[in-house]
Amino acid sequence: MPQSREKILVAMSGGVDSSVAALVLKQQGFDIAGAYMKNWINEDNIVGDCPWQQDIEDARAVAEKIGIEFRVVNLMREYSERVVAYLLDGYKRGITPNPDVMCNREIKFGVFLAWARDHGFDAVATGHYARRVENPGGAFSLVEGADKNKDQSYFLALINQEQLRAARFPIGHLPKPELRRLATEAGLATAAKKDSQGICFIGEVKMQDFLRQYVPDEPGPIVRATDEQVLGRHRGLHYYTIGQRRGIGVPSNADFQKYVVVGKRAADRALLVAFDAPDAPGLFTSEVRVHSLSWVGGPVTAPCLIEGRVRYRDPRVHLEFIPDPENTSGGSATVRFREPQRALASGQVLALYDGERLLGGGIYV
Ligand SMILES: Nc1ncnc2c1ncn2[C@@H]1O[C@H](COP(=O)(O)OP(=O)(O)OP(=O)(O)O)[C@@H](O)[C@H]1O
Repeated sequence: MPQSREKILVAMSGGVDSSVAALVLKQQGFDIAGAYMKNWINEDNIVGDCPWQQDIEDARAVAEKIGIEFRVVNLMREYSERVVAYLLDGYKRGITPNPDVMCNREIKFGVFLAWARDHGFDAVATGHYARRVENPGGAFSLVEGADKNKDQSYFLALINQEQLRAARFPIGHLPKPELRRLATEAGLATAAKKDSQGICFIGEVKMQDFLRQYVPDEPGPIVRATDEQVLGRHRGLHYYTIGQRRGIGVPSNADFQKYVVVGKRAADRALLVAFDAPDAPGLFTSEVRVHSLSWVGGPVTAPCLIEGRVRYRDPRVHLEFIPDPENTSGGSATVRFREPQRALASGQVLALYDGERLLGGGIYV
């Protein structure tokens, strides 16, 4: 029997994962309701297709089928202040922000959780592939999802202990095919819906189309990093990220070697490119600085050998973590990778692990 009918609000996106999250909790006997967060709508003439109306209908249909109450919670203002502003500010500064990670910290387990508490709920559940495990001392660990192909612990890298305490991940132990089977058996409208892609508020809108509307073009030269030869012009550094190969706009050479972005130079707004090879200057790094460190449990305060995931879907890699003195939450560290890592973009997130257990994360300088 669940602890005295704990009240849980399920964040229902209209996708199959959060639909099954609600189904599982209901079957386990919890007192639950579902809520769709309205973060963004097409009012600002964002180009592209925003499927949010369909998503709300799908989430509502699933809630009805399961027999739970369903609400739409309007968080557009908070989202705009905490995620969109961060996103646009980052791109304007030439870095590559990570709105999905920020959305989890600031919105789902930030304002949405606060809304849930104000309305009498004890916890918020999502359809993330991650597991929450209680330790003997009463603190909680965040562990990778059982389906390694789907694991989303990376996106939770900036969650703290208090947020984790109030979080539930009811599908974290399920393999995706099993989850789809449960959805089909229960006759949920979302059982065969394809997995969503991209950033939670932009929907299907491409990042470039989005940026075009909000960040003014600032053209500059495209420069070959190896010999400073100017190869062409670009419309703005914010359209590019280190490691990018597609859409650079300069043709390959006669040997069909492709160019890759290896850096950005603020002084003359140069986009630095090189042929995509392990020795391309600036493409691979074995040492990086991270800031704004955040810890799920206690902070790592002494140099140690741990693991990290340098981007979503990459395997964990071995690294030496060397915290600055007096390192606590918000601190900085130097990270030395055992093997050089490709294309680490300023503003992106390094998730830190002890095996499957997420320790926390930091942001590349
Ligand atoms: N607009 C939203 N309203 C309510 N919950 C949301 C919303 N967007 C995302 N979530 C929650 O965050 C979780 C992870 O979001 P993500 O966008 O990665 O979706 P997903 O992994 O494709 O899951 P789903 O199949 O449930 O959409 C979702 O499972 C859901 O619980």
